Formats: sequence, structure tokens, C-alpha cells
Amino acid sequence: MRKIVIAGNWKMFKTQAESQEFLQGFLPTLQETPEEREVVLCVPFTDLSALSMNLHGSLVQLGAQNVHWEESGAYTGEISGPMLTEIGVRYVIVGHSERRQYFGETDTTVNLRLKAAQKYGLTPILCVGETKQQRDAGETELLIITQLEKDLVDVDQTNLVIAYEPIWAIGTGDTCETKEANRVIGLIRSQLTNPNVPIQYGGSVKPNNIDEIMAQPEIDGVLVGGASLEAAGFARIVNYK
Ligand SMILES: O=C(CO)COP(=O)(O)O
Repeated sequence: MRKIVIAGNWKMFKTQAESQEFLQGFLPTLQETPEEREVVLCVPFTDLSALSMNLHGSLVQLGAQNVHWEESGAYTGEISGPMLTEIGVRYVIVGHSERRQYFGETDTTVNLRLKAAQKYGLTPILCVGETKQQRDAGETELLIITQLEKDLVDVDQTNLVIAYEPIWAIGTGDTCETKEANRVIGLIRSQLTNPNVPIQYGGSVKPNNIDEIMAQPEIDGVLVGGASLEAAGFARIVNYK
């Protein structure tokens, strides 16, 4: 049985005070949530500690948005696996397209970060996906197969989540057609040695399209940006029908 993982990616949003306010609205809505759904909040580093204390005992797991491959060292601006696990972080997003696009993340560094996350006891959420230009040129399949091939070298597929995030669907309101997302996720699964890796869809997931997305047989969850910032909206997503 594949696990369902519903994750919010807050990106660079919410101060600590704002994150507490979110929790007050969000946590009570989880009473009806089926226990087998894993709910994860991937938040800015400054929100992690306080959220960790407040999430204790709830169904929600804590996630970070980056991890370095070394245990410690002279890497200004980076964060290590032990620093995250010590405060109760369980998941970490690796290889998000915004990191690849704006911060020079490559398949080589993505691979290093994935292995380090696992080494220090975190479950990485690996993001893959094509640009609009690549899709229009018919390169989607090749791009995704290549990303997986490079990113997953020596990565343990028993402790991994993958998110298919077509870049053109991120923050645009332009959701990938659900059948097409299902098809690409099936392709991703066909490249894995472990067929039970949960594979999420990400890109303009909203309360009004979540039911249709989760009805697709290959899709095991979602990675939600903008719509995870608002408690009632994210609650509707987590409690999809
Ligand atoms: O990048 C995303 C999640 O990682 C998706 O963002 P949006 O849900 O805002 O499109």
C-alpha cells in the first residue's frame, strides 16, 4: 500500500507569529482527517522550532525546504541534517525548481542533498518537472527520466517521496490536466526500483481541484504552495474527498 502524503510548501512566507496564527486555525480542522494521510508542513527555518513544539502530538509532521550534504562546516547560509532532526523535522524538500532556477541547484547537488537527508534520518521530497518550453518541444519524458536517473544515484527508495511539479503550473493557476499528471506520475513510477514510493503532484493545487487530482490512481498526494498558506483552504485540501 502506498502512503498518501499531503504537504504544504510555504516557500519564503510567514513570520513566526503568522505561523502560530495559521496553526490555531488549521489544527482543529484535522479532527476528521483519516489517520493514514500524512500531513506535512514545509516551512521557513525560522518557523521550525516553535512549530515543532506546537505540532507535538498532532498528526502534522514538520518539513524543511533545504538541507546541506555535510554534517557541519563553513557553508554560510546552509543548514545540516542533524540541525533539522534535532528539532523534530522529519521531511525536507530537495531539488525544488525554484532552487534549481534561482540558486544554482544541479542534479549533482540534488543527489548529494538527497543522500545526506536520508543519512541523517530525514525523508526527502524530491521535486522533478519540466518547463513550458521543454513540454512544448516534446521533451517532458526525456527530461524527467534524466532528472530521476541523475538525482537518484545511490538514493534509498524506501525512504523517499517524489513530487512531479511541472514548472509552468507552479504559481500560475494553470494546473496540469489531471489525466496528464497521472500519466507522467505513472512514467515516474516506471523508472523506480521501489513501486511504493509515494509520488505527489504539485502546481496550482487548490481546494477546488484537489478532489479530482486525488481521484487519479497514480497520484499519492500533493505538494501545495500558495493554497497551503491559508488555514481553511489547506484544511479543505487535506480533507479531500
Ligand atoms: O511549488 C509548488 C509547491 O512546491 C507549487 O506552488 P503553487 O501551489 O503555488 O502553484
